[in-house]
Formats: sequence, C-alpha cells, structure tokens
Amino acid sequence: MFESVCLVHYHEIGLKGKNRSTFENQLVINLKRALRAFPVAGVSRISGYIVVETEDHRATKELQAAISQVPGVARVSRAYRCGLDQEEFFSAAVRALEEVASFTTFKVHARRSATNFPIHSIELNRMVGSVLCEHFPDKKVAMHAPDATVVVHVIQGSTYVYADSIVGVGGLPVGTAGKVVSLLSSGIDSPVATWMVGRRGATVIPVHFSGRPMTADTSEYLCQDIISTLEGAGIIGRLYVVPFGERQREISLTVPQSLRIIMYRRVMYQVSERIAQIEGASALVTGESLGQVASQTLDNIAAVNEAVTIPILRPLIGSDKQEIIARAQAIGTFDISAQAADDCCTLFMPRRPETHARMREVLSAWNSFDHEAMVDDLVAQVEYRDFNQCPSYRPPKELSRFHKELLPRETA
Ligand SMILES: Nc1ncnc2c1ncn2[C@@H]1O[C@H](COP(=O)(O)OP(=O)(O)OP(=O)(O)O)[C@@H](O)[C@H]1O
Repeated sequence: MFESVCLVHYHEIGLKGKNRSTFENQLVINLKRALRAFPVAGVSRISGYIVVETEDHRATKELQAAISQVPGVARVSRAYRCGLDQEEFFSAAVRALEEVASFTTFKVHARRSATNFPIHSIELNRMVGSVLCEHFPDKKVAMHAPDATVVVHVIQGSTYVYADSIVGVGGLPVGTAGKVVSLLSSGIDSPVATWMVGRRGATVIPVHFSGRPMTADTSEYLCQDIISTLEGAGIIGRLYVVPFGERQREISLTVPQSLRIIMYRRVMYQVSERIAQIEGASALVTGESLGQVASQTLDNIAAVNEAVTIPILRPLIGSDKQEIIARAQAIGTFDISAQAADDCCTLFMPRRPETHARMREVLSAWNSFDHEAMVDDLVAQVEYRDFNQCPSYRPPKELSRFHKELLPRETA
C-alpha cells in the first residue's frame, strides 16, 4: 500500500545551476534540525523535490506547517507515495480527494518526470479523472479554478499523489548566504528585518543593547522570546547582549541633546561591527524604514553610517509600518514586541532630536567623549546566549575576551 509523506517544493534553488546540490543539501540539513520535535524517519532529495518521511507514515498538518516555515521551502504537499501500479495510485487519488474538507469542483494534474514511465501525462489525467468521477458522482470536473486539484506525479520509480498543498515562506536555505549581525531591539521592526535576511539564506547573529543597569532586563527577555518564536525558521546563531545604560548616561551628559540619539547609534554600530569581526560576519542589519522616526532620515542614516566601514543592510527601508506589522504578525513576533519594555531606546531621550544632522557637528560631538574606550569597554562586557537552532552556525573560536554565558537560561 502507499505511505503518507511530505513533498517539499522549492523554487529559487531550482534556478541555481551548478550550485544547486549545495543549496538542496543545506535545505535537507535545515529541515532535519527544524523538525526535531516530529517523528521524522528521513529527509532525502529526489529529482526536483525533498521528501520528508515519518516513522509512522503519517504526514500530519502540523508537520506540513512546520516545514512551510523553513527558508527555502516554496510549497509543502501532504502526499501519498506509491509504486507505479495503476490500482495503487488510483486509490491514493481517491483518498487524497476524500481528505479535502469541502469542494464541489476538481481537476487532475498528472506529470511524469520519469522518462521510462510508459503512460503519457494526458492519458494519466484521463485515467485518474475517470476513477475520481466514478467515486465522486456528485462533484464536477472544472479545468479553470477548481476547488481541489489532485496532482499525480511520477518521479524516479514512485508516484506521488496529493491534493493538500500549502505555500511556504520561500527564500533560500539558511547557511547559503553568509553571516550577518542584526541589531535587534524588542520593537516591532528589527525582528522582521532579522527574519527577512534569514529568509534570504543568511545566518543571523542578533545583538541587543539593553538599558541595564539603568533599566530592568525585560527587553532582554523579550528578545529571547522573539528568537524562540523564530525557532522554526532556524536562522539565529547566538544572541549577544550589551548592557548600555551606564554609557548612555555618560553620553547624555556630554553631547548636545539633539545629537544624543546619533551618538548612541554610532556607538551601537561600532560595537556591532566589532562583534561582526569576531563572528566573521560580513554585514550589519537594522530595522530602519525611511522617515519612520527622527533617526531614520537620510541625513541621520548617513551620520550613523559614517562610524563604521562594514556594509549595513536595511531590508525594511521602503516598507510602510502597516506592512511591517502584518509581517510581524505572520512570523509571530508582533505580540511580543507589543509588550513595551524599557531598553536603551527609551533612556535619556532628547525632547527634540536632530532630524537633519550636519556631519561637522556630528563629528565634533563624537570627538567630545572617549568613544574608543567606550566601545572597547562595551565589547568587553558583552554577554551571549546560544540557541542551537541554526545548523550552519559555528561559534567563533576566539572568545577569550567574552564572559561565559551570563544570560539566564530559564526562558529558553
Ligand atoms: N536596543 C537596541 N538594540 C539593538 N538594536 C537596536 C536597539 N534600538 C534600536 N536598534 C536598531 O536600530 C533600528 C532603528 O531603531 P529606532 O528606535 O530608530 O526605530 P524603531 O522603529 O523603534 O525600530 P524597532 O521597531 O526595531 O525597535 C532598529 O530597527 C534596530 O535595528
């Protein structure tokens, strides 16, 4: 008889030419890690797809949903795998259509990737179609926009039959696009930016600047919750936390009020750039969107960029807030971000921040305090926590300058 499996479809990987197998292999590794909680018996490549088998031959809706969250997955189908015997795939087609919750119209879409299979796909369509018409006499065939489509695909000596297919997150397998350091606040935007670069295949190392000791550590717990929520995507390597409150107070006492935020950001970028060097990451990522708040004007973005040489990616720069909120809801981080917590962003904020900073004034404020010593000191105070969700993450070898794991474990 036939067994129930999940058939994983990818799109962009299929366009990768000679490197395609590298991408496919990484997706297999990532799926194995992401599906640790399921009774998965095997994840393997077949021509053009990846197949996930379970120990009990039951591909559940929950398994299908978990697979759909893994970057690189364009679509996931709960399929019956049978041999090439007609009676077998006829009854698989009946079973697949029976499982569709409600429909009045359907069609069959037959394909054969196996060149030695003797029946042409047009004939296969006709044969399976007539079996289904017999079993479902009150349903109608519709070639355009049917309620249900039964796919019958002959691949490498097996036939895969399915009617239940859902869309995946798309993108590329994590681990195929290098490493980035993402500046993660507990707000709405940066978790979305973090997820977006992860979806494009980057391994992401978040850095959170906490207001500690001037604020509580709530924002750190929220960041950990955000990362745990993204577990299924498997994009996060290690979270770094920088206690920034004391240094912010120093800056606020020294520089003109209107330039405080720019100074905080320049220090944050420089510390993040140092972490990127230690981690071997090639870019920073932020959740800025053009003009959203005072610090996100073109002049202010330039004033902050000037502090570092590493490229800065801003995946949300052209997004509207409503679009960002919709994405945050879809990836599950919105409700966590909505729990406002004091972090360094709410500390020592100016009443009137500069919106069009002039570089001469920025540099003069920057040189009015010992920013080099401050950055060194902050890097030496960095704490970290590993999440073991991203199989391509390799921790840096040289960690002597860091404290061992200081972040609390109990919220894992
Ligand atoms: N405490 C922080 N720790 C790490 N990164 C931060 C922090 N605060 C801000 N950032 C980075 O700077 C970006 C811009 O922050 P800003 O406060 O100007 O905007 P925001 O709209 O509130 O962003 P978010 O919704 O991500 O908090 C953030 O998206 C994030 O990448």
